[in-house]
Amino acid sequence: MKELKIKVCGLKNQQNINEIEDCDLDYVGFIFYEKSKRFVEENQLITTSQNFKRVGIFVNSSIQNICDKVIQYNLDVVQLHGDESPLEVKKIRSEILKLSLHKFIEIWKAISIKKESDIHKADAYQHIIDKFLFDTKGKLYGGNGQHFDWQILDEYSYSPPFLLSGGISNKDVSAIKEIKHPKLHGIDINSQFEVKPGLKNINLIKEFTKSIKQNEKLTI
Ligand SMILES: O=C(O)c1ccccc1N[C@@H]1O[C@H](COP(=O)(O)O)[C@@H](O)[C@H]1O
Repeated sequence: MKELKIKVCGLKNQQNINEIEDCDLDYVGFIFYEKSKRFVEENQLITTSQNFKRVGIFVNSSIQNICDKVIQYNLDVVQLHGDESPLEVKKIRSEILKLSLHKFIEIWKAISIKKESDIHKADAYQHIIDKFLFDTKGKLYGGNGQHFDWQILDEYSYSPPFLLSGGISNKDVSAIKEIKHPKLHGIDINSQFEVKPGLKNINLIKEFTKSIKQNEKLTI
């Protein structure tokens, strides 16, 4: 079984970002959506360790804003968490490619899940994105703090790998380990690891990464 990647989403405070440096993480996510409580203010300087891939989260944003943030924050991944159509996703990809950066920028599409058929919304994006992120459909575009029925993941049969998100906490570790889907790439954590929106509880994150990753290393 390959090692599950872990992404912490919604960081916005540099001191808090410095504190997560020694957590066993793979991705850190910054939210560029003004209506989020975790919104990264304009021109906020954010530095992270080279070990983490940097993910920018966008909700129905302009292509210009996405390209600006890719450059300004040296993003590795663009996560589209709104109602972006396949056509818009293609345009975003093409404009990012025009930036001629020295690295490939992945595009992830978030899909909101409530019922079984929602997983098939992935169909229209499967050939134009690099990964999916399955989140719970709720009142907000993201950060609702709720699970969906993970059995729905059994219906996923497309080729891109996916991340699982939506209200995940330390209580979910054993249930996560029960998921045997070959396309499960990683776990995205957010509101259940916070002191307040945008401020992460480092000890809770360490507990999570340790329990997800250490046991895996022992079983390889
Ligand atoms: O967290 C937010 O405020 C947010 C706002 C708009 C789009 C995405 C957002 N966060 C994403 O939502 C998932 C699930 O969060 P939670 O665990 O339910 O709190 C999170 O991992 C982010 O990718």
